[in-house]
Amino acid sequence: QITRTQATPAEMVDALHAAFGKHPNARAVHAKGVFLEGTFAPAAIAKNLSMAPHLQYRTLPVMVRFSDFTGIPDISDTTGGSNPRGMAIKFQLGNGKSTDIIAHSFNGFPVATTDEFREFLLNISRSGPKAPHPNAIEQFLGTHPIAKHFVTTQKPPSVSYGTLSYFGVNSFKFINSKGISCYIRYQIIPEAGEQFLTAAQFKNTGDNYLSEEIKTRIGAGAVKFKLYAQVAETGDKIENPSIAWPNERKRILLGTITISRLADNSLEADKALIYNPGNLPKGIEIADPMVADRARLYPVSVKERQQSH
Ligand code: HEM
Repeated sequence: QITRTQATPAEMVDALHAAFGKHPNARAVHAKGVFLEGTFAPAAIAKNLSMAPHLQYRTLPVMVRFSDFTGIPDISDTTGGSNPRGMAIKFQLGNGKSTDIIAHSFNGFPVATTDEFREFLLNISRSGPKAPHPNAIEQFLGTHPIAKHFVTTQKPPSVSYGTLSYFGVNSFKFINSKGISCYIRYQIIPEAGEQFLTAAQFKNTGDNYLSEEIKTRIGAGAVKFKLYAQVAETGDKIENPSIAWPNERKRILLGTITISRLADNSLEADKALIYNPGNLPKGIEIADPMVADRARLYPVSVKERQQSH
């Protein structure tokens, strides 16, 4: 897939390091996380939209990783900067094949393109505590209202990783067995509903409250999410993840994610766990150039963290 992006994959990963530091064994972003296992049961209607194998009849195993924003592996879950939270899902298709969905807890992205995201990150890196105001990122936000909206309207701290909605943000093309296609964006909605901490509850939370809470929650019973495809209508921006599609757009249920067990959260298992938004089966195609870029640059971070000691 051809994009007009100027930055190379290595430059994008370096921009993340410039903003968040380079930390051994860690993902360049969404470094702090916890992974769990479960299943995905497709809804009957899902196969009408796409011929992708996980959207047909069978229930499949999934690997889910919840995470905090930034590349800082020990960031406190209570810090505003740890938003948006991430949710990555790997559907095990059998025969060693898989497909991934990578989402976060904000319906949108601060900028429209990969190059602008690099600019955003480099401006963060130039805005240390000693920089005079307005510093580089404050100036950037002053001229980029969508990025400002992203930074200033994140959700309050949630009760759990399991009580947040997550959004795929970038667009994909779904193609069914008759060759009929549509453009979609993923929405992942918790069955428990979105739940946020009260001020009093928030005071009693610790730096790792989200990973601790999900371990306890899973011990008491499965955590479920509904996976939806929001379907674009004519005029909706396919190639611009900074503009959310209207809420009135049709949402088609793709299936239910049931998370039932904590996985082996060892360093080895973490190094081996790789998500990539370009890991797609027949029936789903990249529709947004940012995904083509992400598909090329995630492996740079993977290689770095797999080779670090
Ligand atoms: C140009 C834009 C983007 C860049 C440069 C970028 C970069 C990265 C990199 C380098 C990683 C680490 C990969 C690894 O080491 O395994 C990562 C992980 C992640 N990204 Fe992005 N990303 C972008 C857009 C997005 C978007 C739009 C979302 C949300 C919809 C997102 C959500 C995540 C999440 C949740 C993870 C953690 C995956 C995991 O748990 O392993 N990213 N990203």
